[in-house]
Amino acid sequence: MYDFDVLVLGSGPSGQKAAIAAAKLDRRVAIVERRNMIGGVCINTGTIPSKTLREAVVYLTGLNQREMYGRDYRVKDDITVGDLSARTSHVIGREIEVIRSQLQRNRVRLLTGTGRFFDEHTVSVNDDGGRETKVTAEKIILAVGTRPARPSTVDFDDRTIIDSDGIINLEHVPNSMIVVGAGVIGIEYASMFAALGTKVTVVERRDRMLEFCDLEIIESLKYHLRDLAVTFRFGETVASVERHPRGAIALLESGKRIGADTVMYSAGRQGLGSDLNLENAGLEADNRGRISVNEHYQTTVDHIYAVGDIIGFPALASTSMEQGRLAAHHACGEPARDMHQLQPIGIYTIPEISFVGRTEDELTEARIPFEVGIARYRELARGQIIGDSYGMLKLLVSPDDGKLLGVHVFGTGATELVHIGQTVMGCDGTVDYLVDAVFNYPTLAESYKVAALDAMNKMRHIHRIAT
Ligand SMILES: Cc1cc2nc3c(=O)[nH]c(=O)nc-3n(C[C@H](O)[C@H](O)[C@H](O)COP(=O)(O)OP(=O)(O)OC[C@H]3O[C@@H](n4cnc5c(N)ncnc54)[C@H](O)[C@@H]3O)c2cc1C
Ligand SMILES: NC(=O)c1ccc[n+]([C@@H]2O[C@H](COP(=O)([O-])OP(=O)(O)OC[C@H]3O[C@@H](n4cnc5c(N)ncnc54)[C@H](O)[C@@H]3O)[C@@H](O)[C@H]2O)c1
Repeated sequence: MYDFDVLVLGSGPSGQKAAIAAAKLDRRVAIVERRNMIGGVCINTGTIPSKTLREAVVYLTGLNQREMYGRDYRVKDDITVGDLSARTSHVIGREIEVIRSQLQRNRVRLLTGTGRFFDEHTVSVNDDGGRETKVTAEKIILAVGTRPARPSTVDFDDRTIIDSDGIINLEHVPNSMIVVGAGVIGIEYASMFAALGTKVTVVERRDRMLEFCDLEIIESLKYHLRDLAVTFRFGETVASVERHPRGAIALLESGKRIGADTVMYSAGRQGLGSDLNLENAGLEADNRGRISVNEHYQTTVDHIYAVGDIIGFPALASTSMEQGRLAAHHACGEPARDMHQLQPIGIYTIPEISFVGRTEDELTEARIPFEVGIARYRELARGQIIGDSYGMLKLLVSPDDGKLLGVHVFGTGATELVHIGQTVMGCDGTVDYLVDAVFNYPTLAESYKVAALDAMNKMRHIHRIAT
């Protein structure tokens, strides 16, 4: 008899949902988590702090109100780290309470410490005080996530040279900052600091950023960031970063040296699989600390599952939660459907970006014809009311059957609005539904109807010419 039916390592989004799903199926469940990390990277250092910080930045800088009240409008003149962190700590604290209470009321035992394999059914849990407890389980779900990658050529000190974990501990808003890596983390923070008035330089190895997004939208984002004094250096690789008494210097492979008060290194993350003594369970991680799984999230050892960032792409809180639930159902022999293919992406830059489905480039490459329907916020009454003149929604529509192939949104509310398109696509709806639907007025959701009519008009025009 094992101590638990299901043992989960890690209490981030994937671990939480795995544990609760198994508990709902009446299994005896425990989660192992390190002290002060309940909720994982998501709650403590990643998604939630960064999104709360963004909200505070947008509010305090008055950025979204400047169209109405002028370029100098600010809610507060001297925005301090204290102003920003107060809100972040409050939200983190409340979220941790919510998670604790959910685990408790579902009778999930919380074992505090670091878990590592002793054998394939036994995990030893080491608490901070050096005590070790062995726990056995029939099924084990690994949900241990990632940490920021820290190359030895970068002289991190968590003050001048930081990674995304360190950003919430900054002592003051820097005058200048170098962001290494224009991935989602780099660009989200670059836009927040630029909005705060920091002079930001982004260095990215590739020739463009966020290449999985719509090109036109990324061009608009770059325009906005440049307007906030962001400098981009694409096609440049940071070879090393040196710390100096008055700041830091990034040395690029091209020989250039760039100086700034602070360097934020956001060039990828490392999985924590390598820290689990996997060999004791007959498992191994790849060189980025990740673990491979099959379509049911099983590792090569059938009763051991892995979910969330530790299994790699897409490495989002949104998808991780669903992977956790599905893995738990499989482990408990409960029938489950596969995860839906349509997964939205939300990028919380300022302004924000969101999309679902395919991009114009992907469709063109796959030789799938499409028509584009566009709605611009400045032509919507709600856009005028809120002072968003740059936002847009773009529908990619199949001229063959009117199905939506992709929805791309830029501007206020993008990450929420995208779900209307996702629902229409998920239910196999066509552009006709959006043309005929009545939306509340004045709303940003109305952009769906405007874009649908635009696509429809273009398709009709081609049809007229052709007949
Ligand atoms: C700055 C930033 C912003 C982000 N923004 C977004 C966003 O807006 N939207 C989005 O969807 N995603 C976002 N993400 C990604 C999201 O945070 C992750 O995809 C998500 O947290 C992954 O969840 P997880 O369950 O795999 O593990 P994590 O959240 O990484 O948690 C893993 C947990 O496992 C614990 N652990 C590790 N090893 C052990 C061990 N040996 N024993 C016990 N416990 C262990 C860790 O302490 C940690 O608490 C962001 C990430 C970052 C860094
Ligand atoms: N809104 C969201 O959904 C959200 C927000 C933040 C993070 N995340 C997730 O967190 C994960 C990690 O994000 P990330 O941005 O750290 O990683 P990433 O791997 O996506 O981006 C890292 C970038 O750094 C560049 N790079 C690497 N080494 C470099 C060097 N030496 N010099 C210059 N450029 C270099 C890479 O080319 C890449 O573009 C991702 O999976 C992301 O999806 C999601």
